[in-house]
Amino acid sequence: MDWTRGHAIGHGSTATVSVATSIQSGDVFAVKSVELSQSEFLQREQQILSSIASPFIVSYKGCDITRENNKVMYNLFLEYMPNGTLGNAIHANDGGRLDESLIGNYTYQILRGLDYVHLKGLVHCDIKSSNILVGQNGVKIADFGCAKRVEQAGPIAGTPMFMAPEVARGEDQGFASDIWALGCTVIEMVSGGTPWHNVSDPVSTIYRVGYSDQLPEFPCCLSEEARDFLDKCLRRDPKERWTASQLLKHPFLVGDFNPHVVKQVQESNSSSNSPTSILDQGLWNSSLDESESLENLVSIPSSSESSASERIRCLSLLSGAPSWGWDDRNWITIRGNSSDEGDTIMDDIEDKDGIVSYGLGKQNSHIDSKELLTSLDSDISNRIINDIWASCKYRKVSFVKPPESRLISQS
Ligand SMILES: Nc1ncnc2c1ncn2[C@@H]1O[C@H](COP(=O)(O)OP(=O)(O)OP(=O)(O)O)[C@@H](O)[C@H]1O
Repeated sequence: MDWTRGHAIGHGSTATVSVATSIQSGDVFAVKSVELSQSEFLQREQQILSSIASPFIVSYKGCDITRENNKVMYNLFLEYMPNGTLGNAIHANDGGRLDESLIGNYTYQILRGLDYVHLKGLVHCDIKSSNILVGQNGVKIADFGCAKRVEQAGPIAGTPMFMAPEVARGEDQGFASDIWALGCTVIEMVSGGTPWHNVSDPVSTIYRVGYSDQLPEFPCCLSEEARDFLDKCLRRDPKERWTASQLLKHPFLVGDFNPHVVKQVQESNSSSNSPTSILDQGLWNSSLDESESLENLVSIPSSSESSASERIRCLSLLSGAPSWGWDDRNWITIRGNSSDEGDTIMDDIEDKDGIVSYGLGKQNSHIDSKELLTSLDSDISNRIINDIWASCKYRKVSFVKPPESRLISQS
């Protein structure tokens, strides 16, 4: 197919998404592109998307390779979703909360997509509001860059805030993990906030999700039905969680045509800052982060083909801003001198000799690899690094040694 690339409409950690137009038909679609040499994730997404088709999943329209500005690009063609992400819709809404019947309707549509994907033997692995796109008739699941076959072993993937406990512990990532993430997404829609409070960074999130006995806080303003729905999604034991097909019968969901809900979807979309047409170029462009441009991505070897130290060295080369969504003032001690910093989150290792403090940072962070590698003797720190590595899809984090004044206590 001959096509022309329009303006960029979104940046992810792995690719840039632009509007595109078919020269023959004039049809508008979205194109997700990355340099061919860094297209492993996108090609994996292409393989998965090309094998599925559902009205509740952003549809696949083909792929090709182009040469643009002396770069060889891999392009994945997708159905164009004009109204931005569900995350945009939540935050554009007054107070960040959506009406419960609208949430019931969106949740129904996401579940229909998840039920379909699970029946195909696939796990999405990264359900969250920013991976749900809003169209004229509701929402669809997007971004299958982390998806895998359920039986496929491999590193954990996804976003720490939305990870199920078994995923955070690196044990398993199956259908039930998507259901947990769906519960977290419902909390996002209800509260306008994140599922876990008082966690300032990915490491403490992974630790709390995986190794505490806590659940995300259920927002207070929920109906009994919504509370019960969340209870069925957010069980720490994955075997106790309801499946997508069980949940589809839950009374919280609004699945049938409902004029009240349709009106709200339209109002929500029109009040959202998300573009409502491809002509809203200025709006999209203003949200783009130059530091996340393709040029700033560094190709990093996978865990199977490199040592931890090599992968960390590559992480240290990252110059793009990792998109954790946390303020970079929120440093965390993942290991520390037990004497003066209070309890660190890693009680098990804080007494070990020769351990220095590290934090996680954004933008132009660097790693003092010698110090970090000294600390790699510990199985636990290795495990954390591997977990972070995997959860970051290899690109979103770098380690730094924070200035003393920026260390925070986790007690
Ligand atoms: N089909 C589409 N139609 C319209 N906009 C889209 C489409 N696909 C993606 N986008 C926009 O591009 C952004 C990035 O897309 P996507 O999440 O698929 O990229 P990614 O690199 O896989 O991101 P992530 O960092 O979540 O891994 C989305 O948040 C959304 O704003």
